[in-house]
Amino acid sequence: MKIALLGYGKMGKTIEQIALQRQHDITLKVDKDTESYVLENVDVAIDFSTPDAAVDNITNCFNHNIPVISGTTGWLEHYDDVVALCKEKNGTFLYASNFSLGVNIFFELNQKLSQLMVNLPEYDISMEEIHHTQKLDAPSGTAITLAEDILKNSKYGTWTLDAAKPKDLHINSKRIDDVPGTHEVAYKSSVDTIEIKHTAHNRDGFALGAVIAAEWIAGKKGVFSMKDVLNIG
Ligand SMILES: NC(=O)C1=CN([C@@H]2O[C@H](COP(=O)(O)OP(=O)(O)OC[C@H]3O[C@@H](n4cnc5c(N)ncnc54)[C@H](O)[C@@H]3O)[C@@H](O)[C@H]2O)C=CC1
Ligand SMILES: O=C(O)C1=N[C@H](C(=O)O)C[C@H](O)C1
Repeated sequence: MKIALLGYGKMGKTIEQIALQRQHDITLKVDKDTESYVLENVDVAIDFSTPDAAVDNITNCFNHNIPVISGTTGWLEHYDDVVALCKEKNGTFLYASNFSLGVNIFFELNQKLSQLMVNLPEYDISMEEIHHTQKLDAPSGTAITLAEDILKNSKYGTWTLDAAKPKDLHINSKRIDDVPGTHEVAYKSSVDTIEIKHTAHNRDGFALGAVIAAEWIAGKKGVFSMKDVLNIG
């Protein structure tokens, strides 16, 4: 496949390595200093850029009829508009807050655990996410996905970064050195604690998942998620 990388930072470079190992070609690399570019000789685009750049990059793909895999986080207030535009343009779009197989299994565990805990309000729920200090958004996109699934089955109104709001689900966002991404959900009562945790050791799992999604999406039209790619949930 001919792949365009929209964003050539830490993830763009890791995706390039994995894509080349899987016999794909990188035919276009776009980063912040790219003055203009033409989406030609491209089968699929993979966007891992910045919250400010993602929507323009995705829209450009729709306008050129190029399927787009979106991994950038921090722009989700525009998600519904992007989905509507994809449908209007008969485009192809897949967003995931986290492409790693391990985290997608963790998402399923989190949903199952929250369903099991639905009638146990004596447990207070809290979340923690830890990422490297260069990360632009907080909380992480993965933490938002986890929180939204918990909120469907819990006593909390919404999620918050503010620990002083006990009626909301608190996400503790920590930024430490080079941490690739750690997420933890805890249910605490006066008698015990149940915790589930995912720790990424590097970025390879995110990148492999994004390339697998790009391979899967070839020839398809519509809006998809990693549940479709992995056939889980
Ligand atoms: N969904 C997932 O599995 C994962 C998502 N991410 C997300 O991916 C995004 C990128 O992460 P990293 O590569 O670690 O960040 P990074 O900061 O290393 O790379 C982002 C790159 O985008 C470039 N950029 C800025 N404006 C651009 C534009 N208009 N068009 C194209 N590129 C532009 C920057 O110059 C930079 O090189 C973040 O939003 C992060 O949260 C990161 C890892 C996994
Ligand atoms: O910025 C990162 O690095 C990561 N971002 C994603 C997120 O916001 O959840 C996924 C992963 O945790 C790494």
